[in-house]
Amino acid sequence: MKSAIVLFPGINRERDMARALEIAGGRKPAIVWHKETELPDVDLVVIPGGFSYGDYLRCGAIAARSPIMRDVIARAEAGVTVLGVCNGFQVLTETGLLPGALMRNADLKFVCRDVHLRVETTGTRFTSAYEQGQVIRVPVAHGDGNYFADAETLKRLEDDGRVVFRYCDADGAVTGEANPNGSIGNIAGVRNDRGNVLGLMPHPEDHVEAVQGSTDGLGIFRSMVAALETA
Ligand SMILES: NC(=O)CC[C@H](N)C(=O)O
Repeated sequence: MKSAIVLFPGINRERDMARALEIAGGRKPAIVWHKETELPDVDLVVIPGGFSYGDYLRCGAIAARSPIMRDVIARAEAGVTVLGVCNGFQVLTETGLLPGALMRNADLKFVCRDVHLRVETTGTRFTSAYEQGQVIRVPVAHGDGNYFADAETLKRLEDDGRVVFRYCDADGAVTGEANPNGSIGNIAGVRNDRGNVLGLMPHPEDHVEAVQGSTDGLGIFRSMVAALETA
């Protein structure tokens, strides 16, 4: 699987992401600076987490207007797989590649801890390595993770099975207490209509090796490798 990680000033998770991609797929990703205008020929484009442009204006809003994003949008529209994690999810909503918005956490506090997620669908190129309803533990670290979509959009997302991950407790129950940021419907990750773009707030790339305390995040990377590895 050939992949590229897009890098903006203020991003800080690109190394974690590169390591996760290499562990799962055996190949180092290309790192592409945001001022570039063209991505290399890749199967996967990743926008990692961090604090692009210091979260000025709105998280991800300035990065979304970087030169490289024109090509990211073009690739996504051509069907190339795109993954956005945390700040990357915020960038994808700011470009319109994913619906909804990430607002300030409901309690107005930065949240940094492990959460549980329920895998809502295994029918995606990002989740085929998991089991339906599987509960995984991964970290979150964000101030603006409060997912919101208007009622019509939300209905479409739910009806079409586009909610890919939901915050839950250790037993898989979707409760208010298990929701770290106030996200509507406990939504932690959504995909686009076509199924080639996924955004999620938690950091699967930080739970891929035993030394990190869990390897629950590896399934996302294994799923992508299984879907995108070309002979
Ligand atoms: N870890 C991250 O990517 C954080 C995203 C963003 N800076 C926020 O605080 O919401």
